[in-house]
Amino acid sequence: MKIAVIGAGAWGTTLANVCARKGHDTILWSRQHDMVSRLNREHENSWYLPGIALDPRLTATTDMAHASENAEIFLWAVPAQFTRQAMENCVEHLPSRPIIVCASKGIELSTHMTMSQVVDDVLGDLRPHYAMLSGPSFADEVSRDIPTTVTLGCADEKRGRAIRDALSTEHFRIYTTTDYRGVELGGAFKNIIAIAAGIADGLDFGSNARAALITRGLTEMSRLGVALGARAETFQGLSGLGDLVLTCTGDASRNRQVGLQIGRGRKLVDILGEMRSVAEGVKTTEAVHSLAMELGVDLPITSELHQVLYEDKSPRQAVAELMTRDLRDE
Ligand SMILES: NC(=O)C1=CN([C@@H]2O[C@H](COP(=O)(O)OP(=O)(O)OC[C@H]3O[C@@H](n4cnc5c(N)ncnc54)[C@H](O)[C@@H]3O)[C@@H](O)[C@H]2O)C=CC1
Ligand SMILES: O=C(CO)COP(=O)(O)O
Repeated sequence: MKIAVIGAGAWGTTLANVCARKGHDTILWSRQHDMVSRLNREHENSWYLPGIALDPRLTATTDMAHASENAEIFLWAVPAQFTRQAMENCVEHLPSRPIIVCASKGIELSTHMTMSQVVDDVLGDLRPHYAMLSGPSFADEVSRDIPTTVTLGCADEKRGRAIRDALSTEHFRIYTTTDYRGVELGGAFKNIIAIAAGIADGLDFGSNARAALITRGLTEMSRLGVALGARAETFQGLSGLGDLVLTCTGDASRNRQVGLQIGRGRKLVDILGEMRSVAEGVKTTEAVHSLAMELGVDLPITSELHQVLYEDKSPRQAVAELMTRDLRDE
């Protein structure tokens, strides 16, 4: 099977490597010429995934027409805020009814759209088959064959299972659900809570506070998701609770790292200025905050985090306000 992977960051490179090692004819698209030539020459993505030897059968290109030619699956791993732009640039090269498997975890800030809605908006005329791949999966660990389990959400059950079978390996196990909306919202929302949990740890609040944020964060995730048409039980699975636990506790999470540094007193602008990789939760917090206001959904942790990130509220003040809200039933 020919698979085109769009986006050669840590995650796109990792997924492409999984596919190539499984024996698929895999091509990785990047907009960066220097990276593509180094990747083809050295079989390593030393900028985003240093130290990981890539399968020599994996090739990279900057030519979207070449990447798309005869591809049966398009795996998208461009950061959420750039997904629309990258899709618009390649729409002319896509076949009719392409299979688009999105692996980006975020919500578009300018429109408040989820990734499936962006796909529909840009590629609607091609009548794409959409699936979302998400779950607890640090790129570096997947690349080192650490056992990993994720969820693939696809409205078409049969097609979802076929994609699952094509992408699963003995180290990368994929479960399926038809609730793609729940899968994409869980993946986007967990990044918000990972920043919040990082802040709590940066303030040295310890285990009780972290557990509280994970649990109440899951409630917020589920509340927003159900308001947007997802099924509540999806958030109990790998793409919800699973990824929430991973990124709230694992120091490899960029979102958690942003939070840790804010908790230790650094400014967001300085932290982001030093990062070479994307921390999706920063923009997704803003998008979800607006979305929640439009929908009238109460998301207290998200709202406080929004004030910390964008209104210079002190993290300690934000925590104090969360702790002194009206008491209520769980
Ligand atoms: N790194 C990880 O462990 C995982 C990441 N993800 C998700 O995958 C998505 C991508 O993340 P990473 O690969 O980690 O990001 P990264 O920060 O490692 O790389 C970003 C990639 O996007 C490319 N890019 C940036 N702007 C672009 C544009 N306008 N057009 C085309 N390409 C552009 C960059 O050149 C780079 O190749 C994110 O939504 C992330 O949440 C999902 C699961 C695991
Ligand atoms: O989504 C991820 C793992 O599942 C990666 O998390 P970060 O983007 O916070 O690094």
